[in-house]
Amino acid sequence: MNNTNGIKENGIKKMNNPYMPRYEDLLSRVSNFSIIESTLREGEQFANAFFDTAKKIEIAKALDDFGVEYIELTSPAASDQSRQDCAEICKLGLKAKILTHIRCHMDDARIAVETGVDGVDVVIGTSSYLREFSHGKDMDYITQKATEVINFVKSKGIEVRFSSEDSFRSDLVDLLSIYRTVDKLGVNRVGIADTVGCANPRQVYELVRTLRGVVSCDIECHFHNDTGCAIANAYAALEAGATHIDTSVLGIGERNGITSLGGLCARMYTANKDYVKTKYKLHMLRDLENLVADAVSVQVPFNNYITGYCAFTHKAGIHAKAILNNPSTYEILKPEDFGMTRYVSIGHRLTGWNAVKNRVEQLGLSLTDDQVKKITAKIKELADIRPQSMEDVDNLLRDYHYAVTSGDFSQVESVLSTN
Ligand SMILES: CC(=O)SCCNC(=O)CCNC(=O)[C@H](O)C(C)(C)COP(=O)(O)OP(=O)(O)OC[C@H]1O[C@@H](n2cnc3c(N)ncnc32)[C@H](O)[C@@H]1OP(=O)(O)O
Ligand SMILES: O=C(O)CCC(=O)C(=O)O
Ligand SMILES: [Mg+2]
Repeated sequence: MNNTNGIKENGIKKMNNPYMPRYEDLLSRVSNFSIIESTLREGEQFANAFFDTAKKIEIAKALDDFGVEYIELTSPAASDQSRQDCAEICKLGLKAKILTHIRCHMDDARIAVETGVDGVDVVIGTSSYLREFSHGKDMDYITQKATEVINFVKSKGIEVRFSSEDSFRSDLVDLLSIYRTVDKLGVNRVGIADTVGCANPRQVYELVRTLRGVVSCDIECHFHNDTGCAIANAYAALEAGATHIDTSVLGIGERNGITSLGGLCARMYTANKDYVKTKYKLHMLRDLENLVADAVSVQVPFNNYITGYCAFTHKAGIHAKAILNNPSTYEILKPEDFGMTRYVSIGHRLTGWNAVKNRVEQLGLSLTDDQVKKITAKIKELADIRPQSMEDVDNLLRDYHYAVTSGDFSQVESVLSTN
């Protein structure tokens, strides 16, 4: 809804560009999507990942509790334990649908359908790279094999998705032709995969939009993050009409991974806060990320979306003043919606008197604005030498307050003097 100065509810100004679809149409497209959470498939392809059965179950339950619609598991053809784990997770009775991910091969399909999964994600490379250097098959063979595998999985009464690996380096005619064929066979979804992370949001929009005009089934998208576009590409895909996005916790996967669950939540929350808050238990994100970070022996990155240790820390004086007046001035995500807290940092030389005044009030001290300005100058002077901890600043504020209330001018001078 527009308010009087044309700013939308979330504060983002919407401009109507005659060459772009209407903002309302794009918003309605991004307001109906499902997450295919692949920490237990793509995430297992992360260099550090080894999940034993108990850890897989713990992660699957946490993802289910968080509210993802699908959980994708490693191919049961990978190893005997992978197959057993898959069957075990299927028996948990989770709300999320359980999928497994296989090559476009009858051997894998036969094993997959016996595990008890709700659906099978079938993939085969269609780019010349993969056709030449991976499986070595041409499009006729791929079409014939895909038909056989899809018909077989469908005959078991479970979901089936067909995806082309390396879609953005594949021939468009080949792609549309195979997708049209599998759509007619009755797949639940077709998938587009940016396997090498080469695509940009404009290319994604164009490909998904074209595909949307060709198939009537759902469209799933999978984006690698080699060039930093995984979240933006996921968003562009949804704007273009995709319905399902693959994620993993912290974005773990092959190489530097894929669209992260937290990053996608941040992006989608910004587009449609109420929808995302209703669908997912956002306050669980931090525990979920810590669980996975611990399992794969990494730290949550300092600049992680939402849960990075400084994601809601405000430092510069200009920011701090405005944040204290109205957090939305410099925050597009509300920390409390994610179980996080805001922090205003003041022990440094970029601080300002408004932020210091706020701390003075928090400490229950009483100083005039003029006095706060003087002690702010002192903080800056000290912080020019080294950053000040909160404890350093609090001690200084208390000493100064004590001095000014004592009425002893020399004591005040001593606190403010340069040592
Ligand atoms: C982009 C992605 O992330 S796709 C998902 C990746 N996931 C996995 O690889 C799951 C884990 N993988 C594994 O455990 C093993 O690779 C297995 C069990 C799948 C296959 O193992 P192996 O039989 O030893 O084959 P290997 O891994 O050396 O090579 C892959 C084989 O699959 C073929 N292949 C590759 N992709 C596909 C595909 N999408 N559909 C059908 N066949 C394929 C290759 O041609 C090769 O066949 P070959 O044995 O005739 O040479
Ligand atoms: O099955 C898919 O859609 C994606 C497979 C994959 O992990 C990739 O292509 O990077
Ligand atoms: Mg991948």
